[in-house]
Amino acid sequence: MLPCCRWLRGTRVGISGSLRLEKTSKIIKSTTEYHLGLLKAKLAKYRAQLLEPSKSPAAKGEGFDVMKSGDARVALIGFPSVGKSTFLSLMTSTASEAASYEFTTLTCIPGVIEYKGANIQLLDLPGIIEGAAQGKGRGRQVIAVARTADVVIMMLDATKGEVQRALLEKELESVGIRLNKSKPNIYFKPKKGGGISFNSTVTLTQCSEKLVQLILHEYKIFNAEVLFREDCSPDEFIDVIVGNRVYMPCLYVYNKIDQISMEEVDRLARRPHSVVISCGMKLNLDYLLEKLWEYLALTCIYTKKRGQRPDFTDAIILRKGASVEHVCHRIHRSLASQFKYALVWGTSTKYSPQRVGLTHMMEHEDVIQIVKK
Ligand SMILES: Nc1nc2c(ncn2[C@@H]2O[C@H](COP(=O)(O)OP(=O)(O)OP(=O)(O)O)[C@@H](O)[C@H]2O)c(=O)[nH]1
Ligand SMILES: [K+]
Ligand SMILES: [Mg+2]
Repeated sequence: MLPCCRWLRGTRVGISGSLRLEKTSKIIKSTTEYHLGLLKAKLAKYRAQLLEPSKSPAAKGEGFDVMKSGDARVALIGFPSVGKSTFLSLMTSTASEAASYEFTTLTCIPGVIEYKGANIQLLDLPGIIEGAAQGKGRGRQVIAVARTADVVIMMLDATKGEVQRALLEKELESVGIRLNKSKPNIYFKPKKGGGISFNSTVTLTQCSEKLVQLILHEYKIFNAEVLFREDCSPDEFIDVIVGNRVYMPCLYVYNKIDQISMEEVDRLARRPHSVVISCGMKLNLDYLLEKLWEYLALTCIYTKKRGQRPDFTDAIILRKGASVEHVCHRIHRSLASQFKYALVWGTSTKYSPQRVGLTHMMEHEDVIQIVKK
């Protein structure tokens, strides 16, 4: 038996009375934590199955395979009748039927928001309810679309209280979508042999070497290198092992503020990551767009011809982490193969201009001049 398992067994005996009293409370606490850690590892395993495509014909649905287009994708997630379709019809030239009854929308309806030279694909989706992740309603397909988005707008009915928000967060969490969180800073590498090497660069208050080992064993991992670079929880560690998590920015949008008191508007607007609007009265939609742009965090690149000033009227819009090669592809399909070098002005370079190659990473508002062979 592994020493840690023996240790666990020992503590269980301890609780039933054979260990000295003063140690008991401490042991109960750590036993609980270990069991909880293990339990969470098991749960995460079962939940992973939810992400696998279902074989039942009911789960197929229609209209959910919408082509990705434009510079970014935003998914509208919310309970029925919160105003998602009203919002899509307001912000884009696409009309999506809106009505006072629930489940008006039954498929995925794409529209395009044109903003600061970017085409942002906005997806109207059927309303989801508690149990969506397990396939209630069209929940499973809706959530599958949400995973492909760059930003989620969680639309909430301002008159309905906070419970909807917590329920939706839980649904998304349960299928591995992490809202407004960054990837845990843990280095994790499975190995062929050598056991588990565990290190941390910070003091850990939520995980210990033993717990990490137990969790890894639960996943049948017996050889790995683990380095905690921040004080992560067991759940965050499990996320790293499981690996298929998506870390997604989310804006909580409270609609229908025409129906609530000024005090309530004030309170909701001050919540983190939240924006209050009224689609009915077209209130605060400009501010929502500004926020959405911020959350999308797109990179705008300006091009410049030799001996000319940069063209600031027509930006090339790319996702974060784009390289010179991405810029080339955007200008012309064959440009990368004719590429000799590029001159870049901006925050991505040490000097301005700096001569760079195809792999150079671009930053927001850089200017680029491409020199062909
Ligand atoms: N008072 C008020 N009503 C609104 C507002 N926005 C939308 N509505 C109304 O809310 C109802 C539902 O709107 P929809 O756009 O159909 O809502 P949905 O979220 O798309 O609903 P499902 O497709 O059924 O999930 C409609 O009767 C809208 O007119 C708003 O800002 N204020
Ligand atoms: K509706
Ligand atoms: Mg709708």
